[in-house]
Amino acid sequence: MHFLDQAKIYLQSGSGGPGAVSFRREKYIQYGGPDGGNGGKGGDIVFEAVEGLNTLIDFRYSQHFKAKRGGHGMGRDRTGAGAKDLVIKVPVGTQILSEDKEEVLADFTEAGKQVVFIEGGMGGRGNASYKSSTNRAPRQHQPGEAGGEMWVWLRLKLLADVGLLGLPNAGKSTFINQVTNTKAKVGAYAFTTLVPKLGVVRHKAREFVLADIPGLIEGAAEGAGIGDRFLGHIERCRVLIHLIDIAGDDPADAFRTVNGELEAYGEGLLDKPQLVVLNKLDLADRELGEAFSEELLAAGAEKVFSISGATGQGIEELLDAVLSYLPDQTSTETKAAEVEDNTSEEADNWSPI
Ligand SMILES: Nc1nc2c(ncn2[C@@H]2O[C@H](COP(=O)(O)OP(=O)(O)OP(=O)(O)O)[C@@H](O)[C@H]2O)c(=O)[nH]1
Ligand SMILES: [Mg+2]
Repeated sequence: MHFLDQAKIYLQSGSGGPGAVSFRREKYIQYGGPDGGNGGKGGDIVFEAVEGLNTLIDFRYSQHFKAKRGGHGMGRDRTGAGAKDLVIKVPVGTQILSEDKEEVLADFTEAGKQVVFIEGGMGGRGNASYKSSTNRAPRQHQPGEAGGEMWVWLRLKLLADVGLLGLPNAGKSTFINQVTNTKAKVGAYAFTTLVPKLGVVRHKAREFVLADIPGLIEGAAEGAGIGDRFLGHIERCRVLIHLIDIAGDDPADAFRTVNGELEAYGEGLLDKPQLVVLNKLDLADRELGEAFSEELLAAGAEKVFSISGATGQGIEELLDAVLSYLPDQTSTETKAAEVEDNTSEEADNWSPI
């Protein structure tokens, strides 16, 4: 599946149809009155959030959305046909932003939600509507009202229950592969993961959606590495799992770096429950693990879990803890079954716009 999490599109609602100028013409009636009908209403631009979409990629290929204009008014007092609304389907989790990205104009967190975003223009009045006691044969009529138009940005923030965090190479993708049936790319180099990936975890008859995001480095909140853009994807997670490489340079330092980025990014990321996890336990002996745990506790971690994403050691206990933070009926808007289908490799030709 190709992944794209922002797209700029042009929207235009339909203009109203023009009103008609017409007079009644029938046998034996010499001066029939005006009977030009009004124009029909132009189509609205409507957005609808749908399940089963996890990307905005379709909007890369199709960027202009114009609803049809209303029909002409007609003789014999017939109103022009109203144009059909143009319904644009977006993934759940999509926000619509103003062209300058300063303002959130609509936010779709629930499947099925529909918003009439730009109304179509009203139809123009036909000459029949101008008839009065002083003007029995009006020729006035109106053109239809113009539709509205604007450029907007669509931005997708994935809706996952749990987000995975950590420096590059901490083992996030290995972990998601171990606990879900996702096949995220794993590599012994930084930034193996370029786009977020979702997977469904099934544990003790419960289900939740886990998001793997690209590794964070110092300055990520300002755009370093692949930047702050992906931090947005964990804004809506209930719990964060923070993976730290036990064989990395300095676990406590790694912990502080990542949390520093969460703090710099803001949006409450630092306030979310965070499960701190020493990963790659298979590479270290027990004493080293314990020493690092102590350091992490001293650096502010509430509790430290130790696991090996590669062998699966310690994962049960971690998942138990995750469940304790989730509501009984995990109420994610991302439907588990839909995410599960999405196991194909990441797009190689993905590029930010
Ligand atoms: N021994 C051992 N190696 C691991 C473990 N987890 C991950 N690795 C290795 O660590 C390297 C990085 O793993 P990834 O899962 O790609 O790490 P990541 O955090 O997703 O990295 P980025 O996507 O670059 O941020 C790979 O070579 C993995 O094989 C583990 O539990 N034990
Ligand atoms: Mg990765």
